[in-house]
Amino acid sequence: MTEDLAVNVREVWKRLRTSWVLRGVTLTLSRGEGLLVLGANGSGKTTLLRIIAGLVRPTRGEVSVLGGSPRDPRVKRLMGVVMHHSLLYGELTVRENLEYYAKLYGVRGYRPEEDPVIQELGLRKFLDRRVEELSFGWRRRADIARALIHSPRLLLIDEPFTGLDDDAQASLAGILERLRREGVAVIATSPAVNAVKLLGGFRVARIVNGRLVEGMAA
Ligand SMILES: Nc1ncnc2c1ncn2[C@@H]1O[C@H](COP(=O)(O)OP(=O)(O)OP(=O)(O)O)[C@@H](O)[C@H]1O
Repeated sequence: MTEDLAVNVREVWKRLRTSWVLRGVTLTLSRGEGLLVLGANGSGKTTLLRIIAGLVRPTRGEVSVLGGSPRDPRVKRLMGVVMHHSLLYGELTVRENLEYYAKLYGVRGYRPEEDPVIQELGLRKFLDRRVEELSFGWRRRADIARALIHSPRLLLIDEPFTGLDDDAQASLAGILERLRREGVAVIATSPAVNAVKLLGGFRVARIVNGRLVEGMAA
């Protein structure tokens, strides 16, 4: 497999119970590239992200991330993953959560006040609030900051814009574009086509009948 590819998915098929959710998905992504995966509810976007994140095994086919297996802990260390479920601890404050994850990832001297993502998402005013007290959109923002704490080289983010207000959508889109320009590979999903406008610098693909079709015409 090619080492300089951030993501290399080859002929991946996935059966869940009795149905085939993915049918021969092939996809490559280089460092510094962004891909927006569109698809109707239930089309398989989350399943594809889980497979790339190494959280689910493909039934058939191969996946390589940054030259290795996505299930290898050394590769996992290089990924940032934001799925539907929050990985934050509700009874801890945002600051306590971020400091905990920074320590877990071996990030030294992490200070939330100096984290540009905290600034850009407007999270500073919520740093000392318990996560369980935050609204969905603010908890989601905190989860995104959590996923970026260790400067991942690949970011996988499931439905980043769902449930966020217009300002948060715009600042998140700015962060994703900035990360991409800095060399991070980013895969985001969306059930709504308006995400294309937010992520102008991203390639666009769509899952249709289990197949990944590149381009807006899909
Ligand atoms: N663990 C599972 N067992 C059986 N079927 C599953 C499982 N997880 C997902 N599915 C089915 O696989 C299909 C794809 O689900 P997936 O969550 O990947 O879609 P999605 O495109 O992310 O949907 P949404 O936009 O609603 O989040 C759906 O039909 C779903 O019901």
